[in-house]
Amino acid sequence: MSTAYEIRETLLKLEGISHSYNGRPILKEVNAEVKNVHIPGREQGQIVGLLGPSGVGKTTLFRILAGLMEPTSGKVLLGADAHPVKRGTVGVVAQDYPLFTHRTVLSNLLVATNNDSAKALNMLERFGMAEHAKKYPSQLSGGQRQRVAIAQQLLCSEFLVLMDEPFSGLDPVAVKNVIKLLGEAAAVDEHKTFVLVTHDIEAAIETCDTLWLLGRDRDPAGQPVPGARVQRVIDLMACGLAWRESITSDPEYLRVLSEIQALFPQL
Ligand SMILES: Nc1ncnc2c1ncn2[C@@H]1O[C@H](COP(=O)(O)OP(=O)(O)OP(=O)(O)O)[C@@H](O)[C@H]1O
Repeated sequence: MSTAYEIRETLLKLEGISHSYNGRPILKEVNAEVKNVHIPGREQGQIVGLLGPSGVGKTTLFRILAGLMEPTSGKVLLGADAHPVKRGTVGVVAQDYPLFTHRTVLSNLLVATNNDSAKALNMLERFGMAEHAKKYPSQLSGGQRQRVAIAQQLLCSEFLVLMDEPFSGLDPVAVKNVIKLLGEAAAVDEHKTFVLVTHDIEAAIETCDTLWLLGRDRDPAGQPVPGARVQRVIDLMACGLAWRESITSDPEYLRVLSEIQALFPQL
């Protein structure tokens, strides 16, 4: 049975974002938005997957979303009051899960909460890491470090947590663990949105609620026109593929997967 949900206010809006490097257009009028999805009786943040071929401009858009780079034009707006994104207010989970090596797990989270130990301990509990609170990052497994890094960025971000290639270089079991972990992380707060940049279409369908396919327009001769935009939004909630485990044998999953695989060469 599919989960009933209600779509509420806008949490993240990409408004006409264009970016050029040395006059060369990379992004052209990127428009997209994420709305608060309310599921009665539970917290459910949104997970958006940003997919697109190599070199299309995903990292460029990621840096703009993080407030690390000003676009040539356009805006990233956060929250119901639509305030512009500011560097330092967005959580960024980099591929190597950087943590302060000379601080314990708990101390890494305290930095993110301005020393609010109740908040930090609560997050460690939620992420099943309370028993490791006194360890140093070098004493953790890769998966445990990733948990702490996500918890830390959730605590210090306002609305948005960005993740760069969370599935890359992992074996299939580890990919399944990350999918599960992201599901748990998104269930912490319905006002938090995760945006994942990934090349892994299958893991993205399993993890995300919405997919944004970034690609270029084509001229009449079928050649790509410089400057990518969101060509297609795939609503996995409406497809009945969100908030469920083991969807990979569902015919709808296979249909969406083959649709994206067919679209990809044209992006
Ligand atoms: N600082 C820069 N100066 C000039 N050009 C750049 C700069 N950064 C990226 N580019 C160019 O912009 C385009 C988009 O790069 P970007 O890294 O955003 O793509 P991507 O989709 O993340 O690629 P990949 O999937 O391979 O990581 C590429 O052609 C790249 O060469």
